[in-house]
Amino acid sequence: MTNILVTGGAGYIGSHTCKLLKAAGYTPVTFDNMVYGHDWAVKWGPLERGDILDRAALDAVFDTYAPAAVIHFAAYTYVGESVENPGRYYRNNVAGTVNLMEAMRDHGCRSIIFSSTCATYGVPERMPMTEDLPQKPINPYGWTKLMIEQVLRDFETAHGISHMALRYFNAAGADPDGEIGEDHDPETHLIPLTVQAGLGLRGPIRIFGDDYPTPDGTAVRDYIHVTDLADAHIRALEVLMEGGASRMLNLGTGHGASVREVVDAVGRVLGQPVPAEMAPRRAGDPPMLVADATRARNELGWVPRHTDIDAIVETACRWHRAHQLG
Ligand SMILES: NC(=O)c1ccc[n+]([C@@H]2O[C@H](COP(=O)([O-])OP(=O)(O)OC[C@H]3O[C@@H](n4cnc5c(N)ncnc54)[C@H](O)[C@@H]3O)[C@@H](O)[C@H]2O)c1
Ligand SMILES: O=c1ccn([C@@H]2O[C@H](COP(=O)(O)OP(=O)(O)O[C@H]3O[C@H](CO)[C@H](O)[C@H](O)[C@H]3O)[C@@H](O)[C@H]2O)c(=O)[nH]1
Repeated sequence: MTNILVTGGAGYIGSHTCKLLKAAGYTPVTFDNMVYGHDWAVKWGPLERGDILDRAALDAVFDTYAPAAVIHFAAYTYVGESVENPGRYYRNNVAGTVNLMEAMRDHGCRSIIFSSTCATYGVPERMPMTEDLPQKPINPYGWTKLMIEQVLRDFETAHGISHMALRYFNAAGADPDGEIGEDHDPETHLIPLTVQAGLGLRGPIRIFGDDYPTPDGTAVRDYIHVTDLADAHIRALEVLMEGGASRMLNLGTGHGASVREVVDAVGRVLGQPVPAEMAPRRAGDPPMLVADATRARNELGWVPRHTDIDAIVETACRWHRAHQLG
């Protein structure tokens, strides 16, 4: 079977992608420093503990597995922390990726799928958001991802490594079979925090701001199911490995849900209202981020299947019930 190197494969989106890689006939080789990853999430291929900043560890994994391509999830992802400690983010995300790409160059690996983000756009000028909007990040986390997009272009020019930079909107939900799910520590994301509040695992969910210029005053995001994201990665991988051109693609549903709508959806799924309280805006949060993912649909033949917020939230609730109460 063809080996695919999955950096960050023990994390949330990486582990869901490993499951689909295996189902598609590949062997996902997870390379993760386990700072935020989980052993239990690595079920569909070998786990190699290592850091993308460690060139010798990368060389060893390329020598052992000769991967046909790399799917690169490994990164630090806390926006707030990136403002307070930017060095940790530029070193890990940017320098780590340069290290990884030099290892790819030296081992003849010519395809990479990269986790980019809607955070590279900053506060967008238009909605829904197409790929050609100006990219003006408003925090160091977003800057690291934008810099990496440039690194990808330069490595293609110099070394012929082709890429797909997938700009995810808000990853959400859990494996519909309940085998894996989202378990960040600390958790900052709205859906898991709301589910935990609804299950009595923490206090009321704090709604950050109700004075945004949106229909109900709370911020709007495009929640894309993690299995739909994983599916896009398999498609992007196959397009690249068949010689397709490098691309930067948005991945979202094209539908926005407000914070209040998410809290209400969790209440409906759990069968009781979630305790919630108002709180000030969180610094650096744009009012609205909704994808125009037409390009991904056309280029990858990708159609997100979980578009209803209740259906997305249901998979998350099921996972948290089983994983955190069970
Ligand atoms: N979750 C989202 O909504 C979202 C949105 C846009 C983009 N992204 C991007 O998608 C990717 C995956 O996000 P996630 O939510 O699954 O995060 P995650 O923290 O669950 O997974 C990241 C994994 O990378 C590993 N890692 C970090 N630094 C590493 C290093 N130096 N060497 C080896 N392993 C390392 C961590 O241990 C972790 O297992 C990230 O690159 C993130 O920036 C996520
Ligand atoms: O306790 C909470 C947590 C979040 N929110 C709100 O819920 C929305 C979604 O917040 P998340 O933290 O779940 O997600 P973000 O939109 O901030 O972040 C996501 O998208 C970013 C791009 O903007 C990055 O890519 C990041 O990695 C990814 O998690 C925001 O309006 C936020 O203010 C609350 O009201 N209360």
